[in-house]
Amino acid sequence: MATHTGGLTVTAPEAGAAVRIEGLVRAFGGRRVLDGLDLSLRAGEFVAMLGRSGSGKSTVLRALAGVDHDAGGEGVLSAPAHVSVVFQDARLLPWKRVLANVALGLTGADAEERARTALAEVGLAGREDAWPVELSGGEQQRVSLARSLVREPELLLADEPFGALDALTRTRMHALLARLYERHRPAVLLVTHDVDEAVALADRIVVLDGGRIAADLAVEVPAPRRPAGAEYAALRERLLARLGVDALTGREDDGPESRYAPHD
Ligand SMILES: Nc1ncnc2c1ncn2[C@@H]1O[C@H](COP(=O)(O)OP(=O)(O)OP(=O)(O)O)[C@@H](O)[C@H]1O
Repeated sequence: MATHTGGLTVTAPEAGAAVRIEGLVRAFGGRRVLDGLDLSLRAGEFVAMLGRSGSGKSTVLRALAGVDHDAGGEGVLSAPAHVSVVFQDARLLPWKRVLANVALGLTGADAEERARTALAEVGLAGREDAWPVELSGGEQQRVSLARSLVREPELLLADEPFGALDALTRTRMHALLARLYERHRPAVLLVTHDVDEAVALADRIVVLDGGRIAADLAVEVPAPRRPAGAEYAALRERLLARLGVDALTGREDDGPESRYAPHD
């Protein structure tokens, strides 16, 4: 990571840790979207981040990906050297075949073999020579996951990776991500709007509001975490309440914008 504004200390994480953020500040046009944010992830921990639209979730991911050099503050920002990012759209290069997309930038004599293995892991063996345009949205997202995981990241940042998929495909992708996570064990920070997706996949769920982590809850719902049972319902209700959404009506309260303290 290169220069950051202010007195932010950018370091590598300590042993056993994947992410350490303390006092992170990010302002746009004088408005502090992140206002002294603290967040830590242990190595191999799966954390989902919920928060309303505009609360700054993608801004946190950009700071961790090392692409936002204007993130600042007086605290600490630690992320591992090997970080992969998956977005809502697969962002494949349309002029390269599927295998070449996964192998892109890999070095070593076994690069192509590793890319093939990764494609097989996401259920796309046999589609190596297809063009991205020939794949469905879900398949493209599988390629995107393969491209991320073949790099064996210590941290996987996922920004609503399944948000554009239909419900059935999304459920299948949850199972796939859970399997890949078990096998590769990166730390994962998954941004989602979907409370059920967060509960299904994560060990811990944090809620971003007012520029900080407003709630930090361990998921202690027994597997398989289907939307049934008292523990599931209780956790879901707590999360929706933190998001300012009425669990029964789906109605939102006045919104976090009204709770932002203006900063100059
Ligand atoms: N480059 C930028 N310039 C100006 N404002 C920005 C920029 N990037 C983000 N913002 C603002 O910061 C706020 C947080 O944006 P961010 O994309 O992090 O929110 P989010 O929680 O990921 O939202 P969503 O859930 O809708 O994707 C928004 O109000 C957004 O308009």
